[in-house]
Amino acid sequence: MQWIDFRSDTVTHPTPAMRRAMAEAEVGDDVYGDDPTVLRLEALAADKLGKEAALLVPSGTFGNQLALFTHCRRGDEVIVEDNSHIVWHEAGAAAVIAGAHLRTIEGDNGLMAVDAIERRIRVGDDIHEPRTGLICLENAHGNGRVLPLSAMADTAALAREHGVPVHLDGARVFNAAAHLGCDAREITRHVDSVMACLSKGLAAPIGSILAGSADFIDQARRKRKLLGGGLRQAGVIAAPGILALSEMAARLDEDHQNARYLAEGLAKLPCVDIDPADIHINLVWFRFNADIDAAELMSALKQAGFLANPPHQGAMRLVTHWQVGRADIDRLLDVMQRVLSD
Ligand SMILES: Cc1ncc(COP(=O)(O)O)c(CN[C@H](C(=O)O)[C@H](C)O)c1O
Repeated sequence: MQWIDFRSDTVTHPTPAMRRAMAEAEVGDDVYGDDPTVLRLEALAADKLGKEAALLVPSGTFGNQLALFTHCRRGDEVIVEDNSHIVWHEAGAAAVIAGAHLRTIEGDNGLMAVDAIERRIRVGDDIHEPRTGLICLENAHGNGRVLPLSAMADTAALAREHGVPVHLDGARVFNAAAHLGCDAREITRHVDSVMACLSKGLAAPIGSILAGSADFIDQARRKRKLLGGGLRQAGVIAAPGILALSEMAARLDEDHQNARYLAEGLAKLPCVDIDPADIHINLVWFRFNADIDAAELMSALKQAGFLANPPHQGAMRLVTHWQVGRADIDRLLDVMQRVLSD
């Protein structure tokens, strides 16, 4: 069965050009620092993200947790938004790897108020208190919205005032840049380190990038090895990563337009609450405003050849990517119309 997969942009398959690049990749041993394709990817990524250096890591979670592990001392506090991926979907890794405590703030659509951050930054050296080791932002946010550059600038200024580094979970930073109509460096200039995924909308089969200062990446490379993340002939996964950055980032707007098209269709369906204007990137969140038969809906979608994650507490997410087109969206909407009208 050739599924049309709306579950996530993590499901993207490598493009034919990526598969060819994988097969032809020049390789070396990346632990010895001599895989030429990894070196090319890391240099390209550092440039695209406006940082001195970059490091290829196996996943976005690995990149985020390596950032915490590198920035923080054990027992440090990390200020992070309550609905972020680091809080919800990284298996409690902060406590295990970095030994850091997550100090969460309920954001407004993912945005932490600067005064709320300031109230939580530990000042002085009271023996009762932990140290604030890091502030984490997520842009684009998993709720599908993009944080304004002004908010990032305000958070950066506060962090600088207190000497606290800022990490960006930029799994979809290129989606955020496409939505804002700016270069990704306009976003990353406000943070000390950034994790960017190659394996989501950019369609590489595996891998993310952690970027920051040369000194920070040197430390992160050692800690990556400590975690068993030293890669060998990783040129075979760096090659598609190069195409992800050099070619696929430029087409993300197409996914966003498809997402807006999907949202406009959803808005016409019975018992669906969504405002298409809220759709910033390729993540389409919506709510059901009546009891629906979720099992019937998921079964009908599957029978029609669609994969989607089921509704949770009345909310559902559908995600567009390079393997989802307008005709697929029209067919999905037809199935949903039929089921929701019964
Ligand atoms: C903002 C953000 N930061 C980090 C990650 C982790 O990336 P991976 O560890 O899956 O490569 C994700 C993945 N998000 C996945 C998805 O959206 O389907 C799931 C929830 O893990 C993410 O959305």
